[in-house]
Amino acid sequence: MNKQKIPTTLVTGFLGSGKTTLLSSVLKQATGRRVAVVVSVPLESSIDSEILRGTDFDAVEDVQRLPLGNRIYKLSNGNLCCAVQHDFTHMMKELAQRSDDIDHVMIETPGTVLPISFIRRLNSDDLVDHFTIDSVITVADGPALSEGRYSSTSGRIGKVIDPDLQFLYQAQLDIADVVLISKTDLVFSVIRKKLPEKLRALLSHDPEIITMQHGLVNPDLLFNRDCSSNKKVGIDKIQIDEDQVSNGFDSVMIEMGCVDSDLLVSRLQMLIREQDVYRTKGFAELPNKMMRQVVQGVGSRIDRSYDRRWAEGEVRSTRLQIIGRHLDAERLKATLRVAEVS
Ligand SMILES: Nc1nc2c(ncn2[C@@H]2O[C@H](COP(=O)(O)OP(=O)(O)OP(=O)(O)O)[C@@H](O)[C@H]2O)c(=O)[nH]1
Repeated sequence: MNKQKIPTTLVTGFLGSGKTTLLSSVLKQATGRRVAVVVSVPLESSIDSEILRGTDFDAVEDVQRLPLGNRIYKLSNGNLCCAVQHDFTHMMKELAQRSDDIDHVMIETPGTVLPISFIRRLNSDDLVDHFTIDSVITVADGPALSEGRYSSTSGRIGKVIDPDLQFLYQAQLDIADVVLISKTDLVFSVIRKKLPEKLRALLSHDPEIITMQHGLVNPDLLFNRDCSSNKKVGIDKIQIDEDQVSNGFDSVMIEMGCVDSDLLVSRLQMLIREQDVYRTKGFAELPNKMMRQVVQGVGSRIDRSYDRRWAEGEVRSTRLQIIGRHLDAERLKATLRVAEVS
């Protein structure tokens, strides 16, 4: 029976650490395994799964854009991409029915939670005969780590500004079988070499540590780790009410029409200085542009790129999700609306 279980990797890590970028990179590659990537998206927003699909489905030729069943998309290289909201168990059961087409499952868990509830559900009677936990991979933001912080806007370790955040960050590390240090291209090479050592200083256990850029990592290092027995130790160590941590975050969805991109970014920067904004992500509709702009903010760093043309008949709009603590939603909306063009 055990042989038929699909090995499953949980990918965790703080907001904006680089989880989706890692999974995008896995989806693009022909790794010799057919990987199903499951993205857990919040009820109010499909932005994460749209970013994943927008980039990767265009990068792979002859993609089958049609969803197969419940929000499952298939790429021509055999990999699958699935978006799941509240119906995680249902989605996993659907994947179990396709077990002949899947060698490995990777689940991206939200940056504001610990993956413990996902582990529990994978170990529940509904799923335990179909999936086995191969490993928990934690993605840690390299530039933040290099500066002794746990995310781009959060407090310094040792000089704790927000204990809940530090607790979440530390627990995400404590549960890791493997830690991937991301964005090392943004760190000077002499500091880059010291990142694993800096990370080890925060850990009381001994996970494998790997550095990566743009989500690129040797896939053989990600699969077939079979850490399920170690994992139980990690979970027991963590005494945390994960809902309480997760509920401490605000998520504000903002919908607007066409915007001036530079003005939008300068308004976002203003808000990031004023409020505890950790993460901004979404799409912008720009005047006279056939392409959709992706807006990605981690702390005060905001990146913009184009992912695809607006589809014929698609309703164009600007949609942003802003995640942080103690957010003033009305102020966010009013400030960003200034960037709208008529
Ligand atoms: N320069 C650089 N940017 C990166 C790298 N990895 C990720 N990014 C950028 O960092 C931002 C956040 O990356 P994501 O992969 O979306 O992070 P995430 O952990 O999935 O974010 P959440 O799901 O919101 O928690 C995006 O703008 C990425 O393009 C990297 O290696 N180098």
